[in-house]
Amino acid sequence: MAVKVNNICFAYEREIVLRNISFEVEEGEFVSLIGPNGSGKTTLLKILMRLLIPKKGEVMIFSRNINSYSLNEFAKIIGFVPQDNFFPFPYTVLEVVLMGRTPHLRGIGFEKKEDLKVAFEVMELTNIKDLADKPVTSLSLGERQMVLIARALAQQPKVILLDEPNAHLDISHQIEIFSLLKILVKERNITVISVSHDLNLVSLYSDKIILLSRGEIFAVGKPDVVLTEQNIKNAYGTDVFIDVNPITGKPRVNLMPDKIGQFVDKFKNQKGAEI
Ligand SMILES: Nc1ncnc2c1ncn2[C@@H]1O[C@H](COP(=O)(O)OP(=O)(O)OP(=O)(O)O)[C@@H](O)[C@H]1O
Repeated sequence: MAVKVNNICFAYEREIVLRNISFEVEEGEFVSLIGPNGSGKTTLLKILMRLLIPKKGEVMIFSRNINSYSLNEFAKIIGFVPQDNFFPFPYTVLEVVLMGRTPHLRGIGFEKKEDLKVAFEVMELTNIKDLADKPVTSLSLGERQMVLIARALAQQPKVILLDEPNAHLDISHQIEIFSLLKILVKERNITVISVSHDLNLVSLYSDKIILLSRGEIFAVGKPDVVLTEQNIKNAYGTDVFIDVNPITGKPRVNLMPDKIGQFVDKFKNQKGAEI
């Protein structure tokens, strides 16, 4: 088992943000965390990253409590791609990617040939090799996102946590990055836990989906178990129409603005009505 979350509860102040959260993630699984704004997804990732301490419960990574790892051990196991890709200093792309090698550096901490090799390999994988000498502050939001993903990959972690990795990416880069993550899962047995609002992307790539609603797990399972019209209606308060993508065989979530929803309801109720 790569990750085991046992009965986590968390509150920033008085209001409880996460309540009795328990789930398991197998090694080499691609898991997506979904849920409405404010449902607690980022908070949960931050707890897994040890950036926040739960009021109750525990997190086990590879059968060890996360608090039992030294900082260096932990950084070799877990990579994090945060939601915010603001860079305060104009480091070059290569410098930022090399920061991911920090837990692997020995002695006085200068990079070795091996570190540069890994940095160039992950820049190649994320298609940012041509940007290596550019300052990160001069990049587009999508390019910065790729740099953060490359930095996390440079850590060579066993588990990667990503907070909305597709937020600033165009559709081609979204597919590119999710496909890359899927390849890492399959070929290198890396475990991915990714927060995303794009339900169709999540449907295509996830082995398992965890749906959070108001700080609790509302549903968990394979895409066709979690992505149902009823679950989405109950968790998000929104009507969707879900069918099966004829090419991939995965659930396809179709948004339905109110008027279309009313129209479909009317149509369903008036069989034979002329349109
Ligand atoms: N630093 C903080 N201090 C106090 N409350 C916070 C803090 N960060 C988040 N919250 C609150 O905790 C709740 C969960 O927030 P969180 O960011 O985990 O949700 P989320 O599901 O990731 O949302 P989104 O989809 O909008 O990114 C929200 O009500 C939010 O206002």
